[in-house]
Amino acid sequence: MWIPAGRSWWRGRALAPWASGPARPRLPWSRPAPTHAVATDPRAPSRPYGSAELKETPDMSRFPVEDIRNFSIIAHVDHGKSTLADRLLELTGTIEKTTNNKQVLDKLQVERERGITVKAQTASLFYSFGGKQYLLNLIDTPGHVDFSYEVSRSLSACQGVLLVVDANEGIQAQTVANFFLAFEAQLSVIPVINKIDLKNADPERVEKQIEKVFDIPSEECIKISAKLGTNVESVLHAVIERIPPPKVHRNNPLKALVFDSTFDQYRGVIANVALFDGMVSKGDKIVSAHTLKTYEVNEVGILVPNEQSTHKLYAGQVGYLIAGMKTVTEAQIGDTLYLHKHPVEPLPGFKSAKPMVFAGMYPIDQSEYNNLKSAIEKLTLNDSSVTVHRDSSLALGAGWRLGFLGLLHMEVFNQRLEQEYNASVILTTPTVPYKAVLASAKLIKVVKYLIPLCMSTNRELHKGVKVAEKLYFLKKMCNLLGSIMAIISSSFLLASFDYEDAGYQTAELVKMDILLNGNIVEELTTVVHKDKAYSVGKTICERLKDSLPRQLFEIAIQASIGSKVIARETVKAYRKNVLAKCYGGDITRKMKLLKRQAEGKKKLRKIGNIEVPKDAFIKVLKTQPNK
Ligand SMILES: Nc1nc2c(ncn2[C@@H]2O[C@H](COP(=O)(O)OP(=O)(O)OP(=O)(O)O)[C@@H](O)[C@H]2O)c(=O)[nH]1
Repeated sequence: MWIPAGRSWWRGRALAPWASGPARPRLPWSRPAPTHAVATDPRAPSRPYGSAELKETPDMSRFPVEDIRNFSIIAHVDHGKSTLADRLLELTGTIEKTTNNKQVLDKLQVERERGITVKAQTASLFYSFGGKQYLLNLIDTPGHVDFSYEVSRSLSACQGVLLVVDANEGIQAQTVANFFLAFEAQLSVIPVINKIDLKNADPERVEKQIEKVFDIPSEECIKISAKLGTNVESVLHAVIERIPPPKVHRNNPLKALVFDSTFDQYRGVIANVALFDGMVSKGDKIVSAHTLKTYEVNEVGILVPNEQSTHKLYAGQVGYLIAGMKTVTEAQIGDTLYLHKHPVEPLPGFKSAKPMVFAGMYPIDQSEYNNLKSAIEKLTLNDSSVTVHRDSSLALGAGWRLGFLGLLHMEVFNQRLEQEYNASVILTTPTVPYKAVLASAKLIKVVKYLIPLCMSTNRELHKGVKVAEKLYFLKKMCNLLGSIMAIISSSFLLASFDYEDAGYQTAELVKMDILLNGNIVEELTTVVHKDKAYSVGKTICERLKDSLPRQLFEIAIQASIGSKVIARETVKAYRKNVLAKCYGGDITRKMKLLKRQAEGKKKLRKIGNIEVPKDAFIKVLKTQPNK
């Protein structure tokens, strides 16, 4: 793991657009001289007011601003965020303490199956400390770089973070990237060294690393085992002592930030809100700054971690709000909600995500187009880092071109569509966009191809790492299209990677045609890197051979660049006698089989005199080897 030479390497970074208020004179993460009233007697009894006591609607007015702490748990992937969240929920009595509590905030099926967090989740905890009861709003965030947009949005609702670092692995790429996000948002950072129970744990080494890399005094690190629960209570104490309460004004009119949204079939949009000013309750008339539509609030509440309705929510608190928003274009993430009678200046919202890879998405059956459209809209409400543009393909019909933050993100989105919306889709091979320079407007002859060139914007990174990173990128990018995907799987490089559009660069790409008995199959024409053309062409020919039904004549499948054939497969002739099984049999059965064959033919596309079933295209396009 690389460690920067100097301590001041991070200084001078620009603030994120949503970071508001004047810069603090002190380092944002160093332990503040508490300006807020904090209990000083650590032996004071801790009397959790847990969900068991939430049989009655909780009175949120019991929590003045100074008794509220809003914080996120951030870390590199698998360093133990969700396990720490489990212990915090147990310690505060929010959930019963059982041995079954394993990553309880990972609610999605995809999270359970893959064992990773992909969605940030909020939970409100009640915790008594020094004879006072606090409201702690915790947001557990994903660790994988593909979901870092979740982290940046979550931080907008917080004043501090727990930066969890594995006592064995030490600082990793996402530790650095997430630290930056917290730093840019001017949040207090509490370093937590986790997994001290591991045999190879070396918390002292990690402590020094944290001091060196982040300039946080080692005595501020809290060493815990989230798995065993060791020393976890001191994390809660630190949250209260080191994270300031939110700077908000309850006497001002309502100003609520929508930092997450889900779509419920029956209740419409459920917006997760952080109240920056004022208060909101059932029956209030509110306006969306995004659509300027007015709504009546049907329900407000907190997440413990499931929804628990409350009479009101007050500035400084984090919860949910339902206001009869029935379509996904309402209550967009980043929207500001305000009272109908008291318009306010909207909050800055969020930077839009920068997609890294693009793939085509099509319904398996075109009659499912509208259902799939609705499913994509609902899911992108919950995952606003996906970009969606309408697209169409000769072979696959009407669909969309989707942009994702990485390959894992693409897979998870696809899996969520299937699991949460019962959608079956064709997802084409992911790629990056490219341009072709034509010989002239009239002459469609490609002079050269250009691929997008990215420039790392992490100027603070250590020179050695940066140079290596750039070289790796440039080498890869110049060598083959789509190489960014290879880098995406390299967690370290990508995690420290941000990019700006740096224009396009010439690449050695060629147009490759696929032919059936000499006729070009337009649907399968593709652009590949020169060095990869043979292997891609060969694989496409082989897959086409496997999926083309035999016909009455031989079929030559060829891959060619211009007039040069680079790969070939042959489908042998075959006469399919559908009536063979009905030899001497019943005439109605024969008619049925002939009818079924005729129906099947409707799904065929004729190329020359060859009938190609749609399935063949799907198999080839879906599984096309990486260009
Ligand atoms: N030995 C040990 N294992 C731990 C500890 N905390 C977490 N783990 C294990 O580390 C693995 C990852 O834990 P998670 O809590 O899912 O990590 P995470 O940071 O939330 O993971 P992502 O959200 O996917 O980034 C799991 O197998 C946990 O059981 C700990 O204190 N000690």
